[in-house]
Amino acid sequence: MNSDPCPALDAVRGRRSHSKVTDEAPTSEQLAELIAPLSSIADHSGMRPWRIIALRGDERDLIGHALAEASGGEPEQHEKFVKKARRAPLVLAIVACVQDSKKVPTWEQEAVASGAAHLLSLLLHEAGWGVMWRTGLQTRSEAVHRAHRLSGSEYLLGWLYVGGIPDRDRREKPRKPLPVERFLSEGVDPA
Ligand SMILES: Cc1cc2nc3c(=O)[nH]c(=O)nc-3n(C[C@H](O)[C@H](O)[C@H](O)COP(=O)(O)O)c2cc1C
Repeated sequence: MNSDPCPALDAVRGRRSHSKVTDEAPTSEQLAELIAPLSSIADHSGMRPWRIIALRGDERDLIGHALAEASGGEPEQHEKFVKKARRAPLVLAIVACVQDSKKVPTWEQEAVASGAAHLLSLLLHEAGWGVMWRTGLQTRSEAVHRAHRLSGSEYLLGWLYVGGIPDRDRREKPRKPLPVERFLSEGVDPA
């Protein structure tokens, strides 16, 4: 292992979610620039089993209405969920597009789609945007599925809420160190 500076390591160490963001958002061109390098993620058989739906402005309301419908459909629910879906100026729906394959089961394809979402949120953070991955119990409901016009073999992994980082949140937030021994073992424990 070389000891040169490692920008990827710094990026991962510095990543954090931002639950509150400003109204600024990456343009479609800026977003496309960050999505293009996702061609490098590990992907069994190169299936690219994912896609991203960018929702801005009033388009975000489809999320709120669908979540409200899935939760019972009371009128006040709609207002509450629409407000929640408007917490960021850009909302990226992450879709796993599962293809028929004898070699690559569904869980592997969802793992690839999840990798795309994690890497994209890291790249967005590195580009100076605030990101928060959100889901909810109704994420895979029929109403939410329909609202996003997903096919029968597509599944939502949630939404990346993206916007500007408020000045007060720009400071670094130190994390508790990871007790690596809990997450890494050399070999398997004897039975
Ligand atoms: C698949 C997935 C779904 C998530 N859903 C939610 C959510 O609905 N609400 C929430 O507060 N955090 C959710 N989180 C966690 C946040 O995105 C975030 O990771 C957490 O607040 C910790 O902040 P950090 O990323 O800076 O460590 C989710 C994370 C993942 C990976």
